[in-house]
Amino acid sequence: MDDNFLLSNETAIRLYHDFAKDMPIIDYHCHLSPQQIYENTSFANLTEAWLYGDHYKWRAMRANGVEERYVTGGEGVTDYERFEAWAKTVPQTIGNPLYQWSHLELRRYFDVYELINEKNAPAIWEQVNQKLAEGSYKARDLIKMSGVEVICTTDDPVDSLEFHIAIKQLEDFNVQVLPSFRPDKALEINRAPFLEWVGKLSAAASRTIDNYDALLEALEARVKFFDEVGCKVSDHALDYVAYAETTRAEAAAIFAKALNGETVSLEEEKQYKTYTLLFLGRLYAERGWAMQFHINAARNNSSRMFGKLGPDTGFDSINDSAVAYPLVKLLDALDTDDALPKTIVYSLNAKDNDVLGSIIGSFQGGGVPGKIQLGSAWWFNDTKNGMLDQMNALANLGLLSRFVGMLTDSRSFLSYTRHEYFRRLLCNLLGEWVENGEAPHDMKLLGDMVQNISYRNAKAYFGF
Ligand SMILES: O=C(O)[C@@H](O)[C@H](O)[C@H](O)C(=O)CO
Repeated sequence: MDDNFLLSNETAIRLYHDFAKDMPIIDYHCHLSPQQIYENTSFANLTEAWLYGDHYKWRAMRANGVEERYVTGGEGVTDYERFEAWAKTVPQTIGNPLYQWSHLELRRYFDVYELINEKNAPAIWEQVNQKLAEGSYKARDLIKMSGVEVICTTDDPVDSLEFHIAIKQLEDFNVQVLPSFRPDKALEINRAPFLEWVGKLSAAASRTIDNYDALLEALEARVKFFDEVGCKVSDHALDYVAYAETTRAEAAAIFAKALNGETVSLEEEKQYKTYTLLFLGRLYAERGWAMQFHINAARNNSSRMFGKLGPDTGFDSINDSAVAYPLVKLLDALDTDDALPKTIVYSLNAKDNDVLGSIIGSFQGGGVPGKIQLGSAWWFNDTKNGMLDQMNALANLGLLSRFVGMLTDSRSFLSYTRHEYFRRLLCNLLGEWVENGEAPHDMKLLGDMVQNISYRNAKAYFGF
């Protein structure tokens, strides 16, 4: 992992070092806490910075046979013991990007070059904790030293956005930290917290929600509020893509059943989701927001561990639902009304790359370059193969040059090295094409393409 890590030819080396490396970062989808950013959280040790929320590492530790109490913490377990358990696991992760990301993070942030393993664990722990104790590695320091220009967090419509508003007032921090409107709980009518969440929405929107019209009015009020705070992106977890022809009256009747505590069938769920999502899509289009669909995740597979640890704790997987028909119908319904917003479709299942890469070509237009995007490799695809598969699918079926590039999708302040990892792979891909005669050896043309994908496309597309 030297300066030319992942760069296998001279063109790639030049493209990365002369064009990609120093471009600012726009991280348009992540799960960082705006509160931790505002409060400028400090990390007492490497376990707090690395293991307090990163379920990628937790999964690897479990697969390596580490007892849960050393993975997510437990009675009497010290932070050093958790770090040591991770250090013992890292040598077993060769082939998984965690191996490279972990070493990159130590090098780029803490200038620590030891291999992570049981033998070096004490020295690494001491070196990093000494730096953390200096007080210049707090949350906002790590963001600034990473060259980040924009962060879009992931936020529930009922959130007060108090910390996003407060961050704008900070004088020593000119990074944009913007909310993303993530209304999954408004759509998941069959999930247990639905009615409780409707109550929270009612309070946040200062409206009584006793029918479907009131629900939609409340959602629109929250879209307006998010927009006022600078939101430019919405986000939907579509674990399966629902589409069912539905009238407003039908959706209203289904919502009324849920309000009355009656069972809503799967077909009714699809109808409710369809109408509500299309209603929201029109609002996004009106406000020039981008709409993200994160498709085909299977979440919280272990009921036992979901009960203990809750969601986003490493017990998810790739789903394999059919996406083409329902997704085309959703996009077409909005497009027919000239109400299709800028849209980014991600699937967690790489089998969908070509399907989505071809679908997006059916709805481009409006004078917006790359209006409909094939989303970057995401979650389990956030790997060398996953990133290359996504970029090749987009290049083969659409315009890689108009791609809005990488995101961290992370809960860790040290994850910005994922942008470096991506940029290296991008430069190497273009370099290989040049070496094979598939692309011209025109460093201005290719350099512009690299900088556009790394930064400029996202800045223009989202309007940051
Ligand atoms: O946005 C999502 O649904 C996922 O990114 C989810 O939050 C997951 O836990 C994750 O962080 C994957 O990187």
